Amino acid sequence: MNKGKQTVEPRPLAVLGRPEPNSHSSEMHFSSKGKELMSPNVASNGKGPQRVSLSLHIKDLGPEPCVIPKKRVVDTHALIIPKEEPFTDDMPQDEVPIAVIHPDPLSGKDLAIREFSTGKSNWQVPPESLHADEIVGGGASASMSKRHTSCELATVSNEIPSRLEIASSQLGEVKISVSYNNSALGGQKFQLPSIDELRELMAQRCLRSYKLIDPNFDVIKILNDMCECISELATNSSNQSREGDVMPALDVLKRSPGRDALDAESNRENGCVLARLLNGSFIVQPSSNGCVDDVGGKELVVLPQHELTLNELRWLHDASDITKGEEKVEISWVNEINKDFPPPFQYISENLVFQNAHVSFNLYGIGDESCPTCFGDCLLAEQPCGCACRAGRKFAYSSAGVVEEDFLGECISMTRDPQQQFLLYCTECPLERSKKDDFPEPCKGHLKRKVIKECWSKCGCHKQCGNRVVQRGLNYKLQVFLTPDEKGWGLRTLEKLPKGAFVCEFVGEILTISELYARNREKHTCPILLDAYWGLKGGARDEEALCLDATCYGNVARFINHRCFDANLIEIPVEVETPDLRYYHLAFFTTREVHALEELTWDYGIDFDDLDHPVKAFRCRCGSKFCRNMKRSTRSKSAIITG
Ligand SMILES: C[S@@+](CC[C@H](N)C(=O)[O-])C[C@H]1O[C@@H](n2cnc3c(N)ncnc32)[C@H](O)[C@@H]1O
Repeated sequence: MNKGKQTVEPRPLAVLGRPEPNSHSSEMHFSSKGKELMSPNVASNGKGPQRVSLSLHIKDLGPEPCVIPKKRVVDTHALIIPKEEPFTDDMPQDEVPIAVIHPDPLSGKDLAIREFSTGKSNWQVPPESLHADEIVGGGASASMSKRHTSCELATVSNEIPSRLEIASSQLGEVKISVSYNNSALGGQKFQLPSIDELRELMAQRCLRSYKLIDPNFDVIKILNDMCECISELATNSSNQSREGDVMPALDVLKRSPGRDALDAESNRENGCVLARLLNGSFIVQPSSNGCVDDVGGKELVVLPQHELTLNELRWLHDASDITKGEEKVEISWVNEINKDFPPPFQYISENLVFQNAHVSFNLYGIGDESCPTCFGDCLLAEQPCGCACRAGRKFAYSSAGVVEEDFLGECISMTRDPQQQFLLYCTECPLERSKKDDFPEPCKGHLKRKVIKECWSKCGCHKQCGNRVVQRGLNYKLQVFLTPDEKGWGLRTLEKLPKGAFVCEFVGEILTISELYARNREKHTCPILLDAYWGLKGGARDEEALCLDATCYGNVARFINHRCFDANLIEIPVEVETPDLRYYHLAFFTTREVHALEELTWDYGIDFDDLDHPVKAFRCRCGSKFCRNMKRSTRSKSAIITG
């Protein structure tokens, strides 16, 4: 027992402080299968250096299987069942402290472990490196594995105002106790608060610090979670759970009612609610006004109780914004159908060179003579600026920020109308060369395209110039969702989009075609060719024949599904920083007005019947009456190679 500490008779916590007549503070109970809650403890109210201790004592009922209680915490207000024996810091002989945490009075953030309670010589000293956050993560078990090593006595400094002790016994008891050092607290009269007061203050702190806005948020749930984590870590099940691809450090993030409630509500704060449907599926639902109050009678709780993979944890974490802040707008994801998570990939908002692609952004490339004509908003000038001149002496964008009707019409008909389609042929096609290096087959042709040339850093105009649309990034509220018609995940808009609106560009890794083929041999890819110039220049050297692969690194466009012929998006090459079309941006614009919640689609230009084509066709479920699935198409335009 720590010196200088006096104990007082234990009382139910509820009678401490100032209980209110109708307050629900008389008892609190941790619902915990296989665990029985034991006594609260109140220690010391003496003079001089003294400590007051509140303890939560959880007793494991003997050798019951190590079942982690998964049921939700009942909203009862009983914290602890008083035990007959007073609980003091005098631990039984076989009890071992896991750790003692002293809140850092300065930072209030990281709780460094400075000292371990060693009131009895049988208390083991955990490793010094153990960090507070490890107590509920992998570190706790690390310390526990050393529980039968050395013993050490330590005195508790009078400077430390409070400390948290977590200890376990070989019998499976886990004891959490909070002690206060009255002298370090300034010697003020120490009067224990009521449970309701404590809950309220803690809730306020959590709401402030962690930005939780769940009206049902309850500190007791968090404590209960912590107890569950400790028992989980202290049993074999915790070891198993750290195997596989569950991230050990995030073990505590495994599904639990408290955690789920937190997730749900932090998502709510971001305009999303994580809710479980009655059929066991879940939904991350954004609201049109950024705040969801009604989730349609769906239960606001948990995901499946299985161990979450790293990918699943990430998706849960980024449920309200899969871009992780990379874009100007947040993009949520939703699954209203089953429990699946989207596939793993790293979100990037700009193309990145994988390895060999020759892509150099240089100021030299864009001629000086054209730039002086760009200033302010080029669209307002009487004469088209030099950039517009490079692309047909007309601006592609209207002052409303959408693609001009004529320009868009031409792009659409060049893509869709066989009469308007114009194929350019390479003398030596990089595609064919990658297929058969020795005797490549003749080029099958690449669709001629209209190109948009945007103003850029070398131009004198404003970033908000009307001829800079794609480079300013996403504007509309989009959402990734699991499609109901077996196309996998798709992308939809949450708001009405005007015709000709820029939706997003296709972002991924910039690969050479031979890198793509090498990659294709190992895994399925999700690429699109940047072949707009290949036929124009007779061919392209390998390091110049490029494509974008969004399989591992990509943006929202990787979720856009294919629709034959009448898709609501069209892809248009956009030149920003490179003037020679070897590398360009591929941007998606709406072909018509698109309603809120409509799925966004584009025509991959896939030839479902060309067995020789690198495109791995899928069974098309686009639903278009023009679906050309399994019908021979002679077109060969930039194609997505599918997984
Ligand atoms: C670029 S990804 C689109 C996102 C994909 N649905 C997902 O779940 O990640 C292309 C893949 O989506 C599926 N897909 C796209 N359009 C489809 C369609 N019209 N019918 C069936 N599957 C489609 C195919 O499996 C294709 O290989």
